[in-house]
Amino acid sequence: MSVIWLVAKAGNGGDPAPNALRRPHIHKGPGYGGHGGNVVLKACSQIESFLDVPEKLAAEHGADGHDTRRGRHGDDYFLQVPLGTIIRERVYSGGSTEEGRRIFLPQFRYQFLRDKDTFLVAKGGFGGIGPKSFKKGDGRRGTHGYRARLELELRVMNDATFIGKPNAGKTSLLAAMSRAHTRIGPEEFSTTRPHVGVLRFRDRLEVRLCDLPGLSAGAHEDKLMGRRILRHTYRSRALIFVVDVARGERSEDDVLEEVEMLRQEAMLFDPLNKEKPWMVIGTKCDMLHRDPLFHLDSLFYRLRARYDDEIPVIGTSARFGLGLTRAVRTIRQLIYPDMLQPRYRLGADPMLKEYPKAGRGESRDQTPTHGHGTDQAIMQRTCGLH
Ligand SMILES: Nc1nc2c(ncn2[C@@H]2O[C@H](COP(=O)(O)OP(=O)(O)OP(=O)(O)O)[C@@H](O)[C@H]2O)c(=O)[nH]1
Ligand SMILES: [Mg+2]
Repeated sequence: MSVIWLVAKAGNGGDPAPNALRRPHIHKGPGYGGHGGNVVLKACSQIESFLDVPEKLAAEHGADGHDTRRGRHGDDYFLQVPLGTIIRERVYSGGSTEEGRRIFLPQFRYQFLRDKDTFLVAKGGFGGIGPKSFKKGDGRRGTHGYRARLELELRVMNDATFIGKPNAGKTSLLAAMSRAHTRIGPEEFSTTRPHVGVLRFRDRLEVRLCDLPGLSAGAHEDKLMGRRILRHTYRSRALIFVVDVARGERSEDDVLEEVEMLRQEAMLFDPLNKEKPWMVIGTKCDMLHRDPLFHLDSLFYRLRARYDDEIPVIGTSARFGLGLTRAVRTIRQLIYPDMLQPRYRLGADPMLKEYPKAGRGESRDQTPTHGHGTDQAIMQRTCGLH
């Protein structure tokens, strides 16, 4: 459900009291109608889907005026939507179908790229003004609030997307790498909508990984909802193709062909995907009786022969946590190629414990190294130089 249609109706302005009179010291005017509430959409990073969005959003109407009191303004209606939402308004095109139904065409309005961003989709009506404020003596009734037919499309904010056939182990991989946890099952299509997991590095860099439902051949023609899945690659900066190298029930299919098919589908859907850096992650490497390492090796060498620049191929096992650190580092390298890698501090050297502690009478020069040795001392110890 990445595209939804809904109607946003702002509140109408309230009517004025019949004898409301403007005076210089009463700025807002006595007995005027209150303004109608607006309908406002707001981006929220903690929401991930349109599941809770109602079909109709209606803000409160402004209340009518009373003798000397202005009518109450209607409350605004705030709807929180996920980050990455695109707002389009469906505008009447002037034509109609053969059956007589009017044709509405979507027009772009706004897209949410930052957290807590807001956008006013329907403005509330103005409150009415009493007749005595006008020379002619005619009043102004409250105006109607705007009614907008909206189309919301979600293109999830992410840095890299997992693309793979159903049951390739994408969700397990994401769950093993990050805290995202959703349904993992032996049956195909256990994932039905995109989920995002965040990798947080020591240097406060964040990489958002998106797990998608499985893709199959013909996805760019919307086979098995392929286009609705691939649209989430729009904002990703790198593509990660996930293949099951243990080849469960597809032992006769070639791994390289599977990777090529997935990449082809992504490129046919959106030519921009051709420019994005990509890598391959082989999953289920723990099932050694199915020769996963052979498939992984052949994939690596054949990809290297086919593409000049080296495509990273990494074997992992989500079940046993193998190869995950390497996969995470490669993903980071793929997205931020020019950034420095975080350097891990040298831990205490186990050899240090074996050195005798310096006695009281001994001079300091005789102790080989102190608790946290200098770089040179560590080099000397680790390289055996004394
Ligand atoms: N042995 C082994 N099995 C795994 C591994 N990773 C995933 N599986 C199994 O593979 C099956 C599918 O895993 P999922 O993570 O749901 O696969 P998926 O690609 O998300 O599948 P869909 O969402 O249906 O497209 C599950 O039964 C997992 O237990 C692994 O590293 N080793
Ligand atoms: Mg899944």
